[in-house]
Amino acid sequence: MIKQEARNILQSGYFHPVLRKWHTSSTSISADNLMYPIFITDAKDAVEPIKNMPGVYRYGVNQLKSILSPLVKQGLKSVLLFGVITDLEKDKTGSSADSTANPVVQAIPNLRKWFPDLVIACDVCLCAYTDHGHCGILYDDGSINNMDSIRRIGEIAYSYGTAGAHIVAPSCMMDGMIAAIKSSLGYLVHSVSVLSYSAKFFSSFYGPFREAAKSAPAFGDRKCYQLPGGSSGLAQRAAERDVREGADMLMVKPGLAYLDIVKQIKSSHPEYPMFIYQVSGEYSMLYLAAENGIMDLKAGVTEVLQSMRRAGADVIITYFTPKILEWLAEGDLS
Ligand SMILES: NCC(=O)CCC(=O)O
Ligand SMILES: [Zn+2]
Ligand SMILES: [Zn+2]
Repeated sequence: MIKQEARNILQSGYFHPVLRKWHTSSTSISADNLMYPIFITDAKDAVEPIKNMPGVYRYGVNQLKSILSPLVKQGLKSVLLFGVITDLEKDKTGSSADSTANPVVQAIPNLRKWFPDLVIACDVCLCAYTDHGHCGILYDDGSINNMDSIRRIGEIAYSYGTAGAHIVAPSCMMDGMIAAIKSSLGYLVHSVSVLSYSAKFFSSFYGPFREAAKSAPAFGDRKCYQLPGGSSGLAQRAAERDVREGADMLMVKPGLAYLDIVKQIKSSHPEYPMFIYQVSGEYSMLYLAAENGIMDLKAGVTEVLQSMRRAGADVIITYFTPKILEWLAEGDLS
C-alpha cells in the first residue's frame, strides 16, 4: 500500500477550471497579445494566395478595408505591414521601398482613416525592393555596405513615419540600424515607436515568406548579417546594443526554436515589451499538420502560443491571428 503525503499532492491545486486559470493567468492569450502580419502588393485589387502558406494572401490596397473590418470588430489591435512589388522597379538601393507608389506608403493613411484605433507597424527592410534581394546595400564585390544600408533604412523608416505609421520595425540586421532610424526620424521621434528585430536568426523557417514577399536573395545567403542558430551570446549582445541605441521594443525571431532566447532577453530586460515572431515556416508546419489529421489546429496553436507567453513574450506576431480572434470569440484559449 503506497501512502501519499499531503504535501506531495499537486492535483488538489488544479482540479477545477477556475483553479487552473489561476495557474495560467500570466500566460493568458488575448487580442492584446497579437500582431497580424499582412502582405500588401502593388496590384491594387489583388487577392493572391501564397502557395506554401495556406490561408494567407497578398492583398492589394483596395482589398484591405473589407478584409480587416471583421477582424477589427473582433478586437484586432495591431498589424505589421510588408510591401510586395511586381510592377514597381527593383534596383540596387531599393528605391521602391519608400516611393509614393509603394503599397505600404499608400496603405498607411487609408488604414489610419478606416481604423482609427488600429496600431500600424511597418517592416523596414530592403530585401523586397532590391534587385539582388539582400537586406542591405552592397559593395561591388557583393559584401554589405553597412553605412549606406543604415542610412537608407533610416530614410525608409522616416517615410513610413511620415505616412502615419505608429511603429517602424527594422528587420535587416544591419549594425546601427536603431540609432540610424532614431536620428532619421527627426521631429517624429516622439510619436513613432521603434520595434527592433533584435535577435533575428538565420533560419529554414523563413522559406514560405520568401515566396510571399518575393524577397529571396539572387545569390548567396544572409549568414553574414542574421545570427547563427547556436549563439545565445550574439543574441544577447544584439539586444543589449538595440537597448543602448534606443529601441522601444525588442523581438526574437523565429519563435518556437528560440524560446530560450526569449526567456533570456526578457529576463535581462523586463522593462521592454518582448515580441516573438511565429514565422511563415512555423505557421505552415502547424497548419499542414492539422490539415493532415496529425493534430487539432486550435489545440496545437494554443499550446505553442502558451509556450511563447511562458517564455516571456508579451506580443506574438502570427499569421494565425484571424483564427485566434475567432477562437477567442468562442471562449477562453486554454
Ligand atoms: N522580415 C520577415 C522575414 O524575414 C520572414 C518572416 C516569416 O518567415 O514569416
Ligand atoms: Zn530583409
Ligand atoms: Zn526579413
